[in-house]
Amino acid sequence: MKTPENTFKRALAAGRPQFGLWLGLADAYCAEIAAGAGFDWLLIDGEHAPNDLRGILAQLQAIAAYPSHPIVRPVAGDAAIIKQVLDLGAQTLLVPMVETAEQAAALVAATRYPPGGIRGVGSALARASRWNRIDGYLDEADGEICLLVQVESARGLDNLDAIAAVEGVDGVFFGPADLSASLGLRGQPGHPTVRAAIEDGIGRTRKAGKAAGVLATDETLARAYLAAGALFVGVGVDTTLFARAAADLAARFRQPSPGPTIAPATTSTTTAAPAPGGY
Ligand SMILES: O=C(O)C(=O)C[C@H](O)[C@@H](O)CO
Repeated sequence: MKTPENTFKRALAAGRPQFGLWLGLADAYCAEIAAGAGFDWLLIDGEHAPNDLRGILAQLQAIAAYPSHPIVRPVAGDAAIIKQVLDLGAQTLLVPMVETAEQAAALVAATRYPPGGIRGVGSALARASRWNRIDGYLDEADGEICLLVQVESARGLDNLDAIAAVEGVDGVFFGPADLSASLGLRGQPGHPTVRAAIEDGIGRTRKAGKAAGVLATDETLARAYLAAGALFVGVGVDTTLFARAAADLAARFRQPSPGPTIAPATTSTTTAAPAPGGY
């Protein structure tokens, strides 16, 4: 058995755009449904969704049978948490709230085995090595790790060039919700000022030779970021997709209240704007 190839890492290195879906339902059954939808990647969110290690493991196992590449977002860039998530078998990480090159360098070290890094060795217990069934896992693992860091604050933008230059950082993701809040535009991730900052960040990241990523649930905005050079773009979130579709369906059958007639829900064919309050 060989170390699985990180096809997502290779696609980014080849400059091939990759479209993804954010998974916040925190359920392997839902993750497998999403895995059959045709996305290049699926983001298992351990920062804002109720995902624990067992839940992340179950979703990795459910997705493994499909071409979609799983990306895991740990709650923070903590070396011990990263060790656990990598041992589960995640090969691509999206680490939130990165603001300095020093932080980024520490994250690289956390994803690498000694002597290049500090990742603890426990392959006999790790799904990542298939419990040592993979010959040479300890020598091959580092090369198949894809580290994506999130720049989502004014301070992170100030330090972006130094962050992107860190050896071992494969890509920079711009988090519109947190970045907008940091820029004094909380709840306005699609604000022109936020969009301009992200587009500038995408250009600087690509200039540094790294992949740029973003989340945009509005199709027009997602395509604008692609045109600006983004390579990994989240185009939807499972929770809001489900919440909105369920509410729209209910509205179509809900009996009108005795008050003024409610306008029938429109089944718009265009992409709905992000949910109120951003995403
Ligand atoms: O700041 C952001 O935007 C992100 O990092 C994505 C968000 O955490 C999340 O709202 C995705 O739905």
